[in-house]
Amino acid sequence: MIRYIDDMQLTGKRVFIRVDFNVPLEGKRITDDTRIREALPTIRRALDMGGKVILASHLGRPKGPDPKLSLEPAASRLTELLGAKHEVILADDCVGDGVRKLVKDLKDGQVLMLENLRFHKEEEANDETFARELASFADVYINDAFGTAHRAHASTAGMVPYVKEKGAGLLMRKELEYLGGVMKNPAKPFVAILGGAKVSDKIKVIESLLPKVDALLIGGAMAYTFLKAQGIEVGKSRVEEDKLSLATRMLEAAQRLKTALVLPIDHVCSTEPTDKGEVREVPDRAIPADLMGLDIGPKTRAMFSEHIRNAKTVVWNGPMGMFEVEKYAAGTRTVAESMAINKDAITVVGGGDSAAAVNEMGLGVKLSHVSTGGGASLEFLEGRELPGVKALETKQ
Ligand SMILES: Nc1ncnc2c1ncn2[C@@H]1O[C@H](COP(=O)(O)OP(=O)(O)O)[C@@H](O)[C@H]1O
Ligand SMILES: O=C(OP(=O)(O)O)[C@H](O)COP(=O)(O)O
Ligand SMILES: [Mg+2]
Repeated sequence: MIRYIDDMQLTGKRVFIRVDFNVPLEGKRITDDTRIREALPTIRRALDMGGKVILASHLGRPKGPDPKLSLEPAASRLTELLGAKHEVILADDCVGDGVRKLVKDLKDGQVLMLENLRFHKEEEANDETFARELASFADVYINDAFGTAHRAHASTAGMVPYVKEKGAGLLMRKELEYLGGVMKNPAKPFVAILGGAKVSDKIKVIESLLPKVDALLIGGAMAYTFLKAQGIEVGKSRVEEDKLSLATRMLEAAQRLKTALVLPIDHVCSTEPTDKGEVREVPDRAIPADLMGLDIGPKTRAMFSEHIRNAKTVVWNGPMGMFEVEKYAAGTRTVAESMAINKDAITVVGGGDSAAAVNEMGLGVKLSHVSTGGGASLEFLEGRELPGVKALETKQ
């Protein structure tokens, strides 16, 4: 059983809320604040119930303290969203004596935001001493970081047993209820679309998705590992060399199951992954040696669109290209638009970056559900138990 924040007594208690404020940034500018806005109901609820709120999140994948990945922009945005009634204080670390003092001095109605958890390698290592220190700041632990629930880290799993009371936030509940419902009996044809950059993380979910879906469309950086595994030249495109044999196994499994595993047949390329490079359309599956694939090409867009328009359930994670640069956004836009116009289908998109893309295109409101989790929603949809959710289970 999982308790939820609205059933808990929080008055005067220190409420530690693990949020996922891993928002897309351009320098210090947040390009999409969906994850912050989606956590607001839980934060407001904790404040309204008289709790002293401590927020903790990671941002990016730093290898130690890195000012470019400070949570300062997120703290500023939260200050604006919460309004004048509440003060948001940003600590300069997430553990240590300074933080302990800030926690001790925290007043009702104030929010203390800890600095990026991943500035300490102990967070991802799920180090016990680090986990116990985080736990020592809290009377109540709430997890509202659905987007990070697939990670067994100190702040999502390790610290939980050391806090007196534990529960889930309102965003976590919304995500689990919605995504749980989608998978109960998905209407067919069921089409899944995978892309993005976190190839090694996400490639492993394909095995369990294949038997469930009618077609799996692969774009984004994920596609080139699959093309290369088929012996097709991919030039300078991003490839996860150590996943080539896994990709081959997936291609064989798809054949065995008679599930369509659809890969790009043309590409939009350049010599470099920035907005500076010249755009070169490549009309074939193979990519010349000096180029890298940065978006799916027009023939692939038409093919993917056709699959999506005929589907009754569509689940999508991962942009089709480097959509942050407009000249590589067409593939991602086509997928988003094809989902938006299919009114007969349940359409779900997940992921920090995918959600940013659909919201920037103004299409998020036209989909059935925009999830804050990419990797997390994929692992949940495949039926895997999420460590961040498991940690919240109580006996009765
Ligand atoms: N072909 C590509 N080459 C390089 N980067 C890509 C490519 N396709 C997609 N990306 C990048 O993938 C990133 C998002 O990946 P990911 O984090 O896995 O997705 P999500 O956050 O939606 O789960 C984006 O920043 C995008 O620029
Ligand atoms: O952005 C996230 O996932 P996503 O890119 O799959 O949406 C989460 O914050 C998890 O981050 P991580 O993949 O660095 O552990
Ligand atoms: Mg992402």
